[in-house]
Amino acid sequence: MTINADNTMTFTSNLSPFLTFDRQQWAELRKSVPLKLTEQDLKPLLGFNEDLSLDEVSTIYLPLARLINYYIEENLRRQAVLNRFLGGKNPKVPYIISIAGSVAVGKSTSARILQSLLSNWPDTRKVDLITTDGFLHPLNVLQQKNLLQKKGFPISYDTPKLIKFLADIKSGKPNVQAPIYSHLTYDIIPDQFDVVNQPDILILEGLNVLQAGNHAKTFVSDFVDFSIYVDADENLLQEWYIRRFLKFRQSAFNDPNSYFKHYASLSEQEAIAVATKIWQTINGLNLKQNILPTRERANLILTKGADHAVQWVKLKK
Ligand SMILES: Nc1ncnc2c1ncn2[C@@H]1O[C@H](COP(=O)(O)OP(=O)(O)O)[C@@H](O)[C@H]1O
Ligand SMILES: CC(C)(COP(=O)(O)O)[C@@H](O)C(=O)NCCC(=O)O
Repeated sequence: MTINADNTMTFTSNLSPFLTFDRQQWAELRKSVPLKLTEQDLKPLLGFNEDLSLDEVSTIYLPLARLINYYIEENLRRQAVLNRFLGGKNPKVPYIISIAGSVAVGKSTSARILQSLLSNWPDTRKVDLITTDGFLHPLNVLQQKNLLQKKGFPISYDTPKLIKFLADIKSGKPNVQAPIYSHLTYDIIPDQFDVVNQPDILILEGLNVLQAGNHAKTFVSDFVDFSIYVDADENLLQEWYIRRFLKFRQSAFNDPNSYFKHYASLSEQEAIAVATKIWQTINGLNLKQNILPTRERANLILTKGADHAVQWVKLKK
């Protein structure tokens, strides 16, 4: 695809199901329609991640929010048609966006940026965010089934529970409960839930939201309106995983309730060795065996380079 001087686009045909944009071309798609948001509006967004840059938000995530807003408008029109057809009996149904990708690629960060942008622009909207880790089997079940080393693999999730959760939301049910996972205790928190009460948009973030294996009849993607895969080279992912592990060593692992409290006393070199081992035996393996093979199912792929800057955006035609 080429963006011409007069802002029109010329598309060249090839067999890929994706349109590919480099960073600059993608950024142009923000400029072509001026947005109301100013730098001042964007600054509070950076509060939840000190490493995130304003440039990244405006270059990558503003055009993306603009695109998703168009898709949502279209979806609302379709819902209105269905309502007319059904005699006005269809309840309000949230628009569901999924975000997939490896451990440590930046799914949570991307999800929170989109939540913030879509909540405030073009109008105030209710945007809920749920992570799929709440649908992991509890620690004792993983231990019983000998799945501790497979945490994050599709087999470690209660997928029927996740499907039921999404089916309830797409049926317009109010107050749908999502279980909560604690990274501190490494387990599901008993009797505690997030409640999804008919938001305008639900963002569902997790490693396996694009899975379509194991002969099931219904997949997470059957309930998702727009899916995003956040991608990066495995060497970068391993580096980001280790860096985050070292940060946790200084903070969360020091908590006496932490499942990993024994890691707090490791030297930096020992901690790097432990994180590298977890990467190689669990998260990197899961990436190669299960997550990466789902990438091309997404509607949009964000490919990051060093420093988390998105280099390429691929949008399904
Ligand atoms: N856009 C970004 N800019 C800078 N740092 C980022 C960005 N996205 C993620 N990170 C950093 O990368 C690490 C992993 O991000 P996170 O969102 O927790 O990943 P995930 O949810 O995929 O495991 C964190 O330390 C986070 O601060
Ligand atoms: C909790 C996770 C499985 C991610 O779950 P998700 O929200 O993506 O479903 C993952 O972050 C994790 O903890 N993996 C286990 C290996 C490790 O400790 O890094």
